[in-house]
Amino acid sequence: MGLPGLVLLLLAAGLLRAQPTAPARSFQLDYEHDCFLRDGVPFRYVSGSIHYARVPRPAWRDRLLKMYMSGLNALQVYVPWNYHEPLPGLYNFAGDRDVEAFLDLTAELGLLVILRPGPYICAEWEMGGLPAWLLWQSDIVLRSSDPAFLAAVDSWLHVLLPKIKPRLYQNGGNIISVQVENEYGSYYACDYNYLRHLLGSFRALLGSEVLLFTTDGAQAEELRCGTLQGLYATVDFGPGSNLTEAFGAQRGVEPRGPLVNSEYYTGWLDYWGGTHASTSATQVARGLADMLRLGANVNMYMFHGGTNFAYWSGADLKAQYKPVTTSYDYDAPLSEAGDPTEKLFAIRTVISQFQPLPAGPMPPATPKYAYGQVDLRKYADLLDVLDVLSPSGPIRSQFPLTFEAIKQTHGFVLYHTQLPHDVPAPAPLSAPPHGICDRGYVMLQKEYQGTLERDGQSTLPVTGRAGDALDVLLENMGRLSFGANFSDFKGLLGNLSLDSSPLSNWLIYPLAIDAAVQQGWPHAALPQPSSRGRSGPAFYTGTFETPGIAWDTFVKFPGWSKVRSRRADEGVERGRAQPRLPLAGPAVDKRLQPGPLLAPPRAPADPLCAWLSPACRLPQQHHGAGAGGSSSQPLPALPRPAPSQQHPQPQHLDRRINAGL
Ligand SMILES: CCCCNC(=S)N1C[C@H](O)[C@@H](O)[C@@H](O)[C@H]1CO
Repeated sequence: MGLPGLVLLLLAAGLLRAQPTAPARSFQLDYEHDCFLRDGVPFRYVSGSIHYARVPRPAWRDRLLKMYMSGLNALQVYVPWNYHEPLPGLYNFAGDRDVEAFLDLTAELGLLVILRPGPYICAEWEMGGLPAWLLWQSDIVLRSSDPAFLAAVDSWLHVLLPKIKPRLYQNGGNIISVQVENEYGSYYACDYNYLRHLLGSFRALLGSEVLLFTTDGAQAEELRCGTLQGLYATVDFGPGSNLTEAFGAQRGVEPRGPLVNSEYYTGWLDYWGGTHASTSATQVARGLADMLRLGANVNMYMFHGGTNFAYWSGADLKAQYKPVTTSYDYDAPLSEAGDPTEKLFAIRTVISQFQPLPAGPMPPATPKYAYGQVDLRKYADLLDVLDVLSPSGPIRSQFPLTFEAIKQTHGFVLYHTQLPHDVPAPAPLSAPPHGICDRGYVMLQKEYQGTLERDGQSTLPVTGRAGDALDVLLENMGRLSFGANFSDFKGLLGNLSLDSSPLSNWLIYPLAIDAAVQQGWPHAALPQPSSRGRSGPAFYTGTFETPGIAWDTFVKFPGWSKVRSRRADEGVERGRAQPRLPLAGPAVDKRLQPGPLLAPPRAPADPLCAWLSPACRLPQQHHGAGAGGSSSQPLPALPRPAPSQQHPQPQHLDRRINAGL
């Protein structure tokens, strides 16, 4: 009997087990050994989060190389839907938004990818990645099986996922797993039809092989609504958590399979008006070591936070609305400026105890350049340049309209009316609860009176004469990315009242500041600024010379802030006709949150606007949709979120959805 015959005989006798040969390229769950299998071999990932949407494309390679040299074998990345579909059916995958180029760079550098395409991503990103134009249908039920929402989601997934499929590990790429939704168990809806729909769409567009998973807080009640048969449940928790309890929660849903912490918090996010969050490097490193010792798979959130450029920062809702800052430094191992920190080296040391580090040095911090102080001259008050900023003119309406009603997604809208009668003695100008979304700078006769704030100051004393101009500049500080069980409409959501009488007959100016700046405004000639006192929002310009080389830097505004508003005569800088703006010194000043890294100014130096308009920070901007033309007819009354979205009880929603479907 020859060898083949002998082998067959042994196989038949069960004395020889043929090892199940995994496909050449596969990334799978091994429920027997509680691990992942990469090409049939046990595999554990040590990963870090980076968001390409928060890092200028010229810096991607530098950041990814630093992550690789830190010992990571994978990275985790979100795809923000609104970053790529700014208007319905209009897609942008160019430049900083070229997600395929980013993914190809990760493959070139030898990093595996854990992809999180949402459609909701949270991430302290504007509306958690959902496009604001979804709210143009004011009764839409976000993150649910509402047909209107699912239609928009499917349309987006049919554009995005075909770009992903060829990059899946089993198709020769480096994407090893794909997350469906994001911490859905933290959302009020608990709509399994929605999760089932997403699972079906992901399977239809990505195939049957890819490993699909979910992530939820390490609590049974969060995992209950966040997971589904066919999706591997993972958890997220930070350094202070009890490992046994946290992974015990995962085991409650996944009795077998790899332990996975999909978001091990290396730091935390910052809010306007708060202090910079920080987490001890020692504590982070110790917690990482404990998890790796358990054989767990870990993704560190964030490994590099970067910056919320333009209008992309989101907000949280706890006791009150808390907008997130421009900086997404996160006290992460790689600073906002991309510099390795002590925390990175502490993490790298831990990783080296579990798997070999790549040979070679850690790339150094990128060179910074101090352009010095920049004298700013006032160019114009906002109220004096409405013809530039609102070229289509105002919309006339009996009562205020939201940003969404006039189809402006981001930025600022000016609301103008006149005092209906003399107000000889101070009378309260008041907004209803949740009526200001999110900050309203109030001017009377073009004089700044004070700031109304969402969940903050909602009334101001006003004195004037019939016909006096009343202007309220509304700033959208970012739509809720977490904690919303309603749609976060922006603008004046209710009628302002003067001495308890509603004000009416408004002119509403959509402001296209970014478009104006993109087209070279303000122009070289400096018009004579108004001689008024405290005139409120204004544009300042200054210039600085660059050495002809594109160096990283950031704009520092010493003493400026957006803390909760004070009385009109407090805190407004007086007598500083020319605020001076020192720019970044050679080393990033850790005490100050380095602001956004300015895209290197092109020589000759661009005019530097200092009015905190994100438009001034980066040449390439995403423009809020300009509004339509003006209308002489009174427009429909203020749209309100659908009843089911105003703090609904889940049964409300269930009934509504079941009825709807
Ligand atoms: C204060 C509540 C913040 C809720 N978000 C939480 S827990 N997080 C989980 C979420 O999945 C991630 O996108 C990030 O938003 C992260 C915080 O950085």
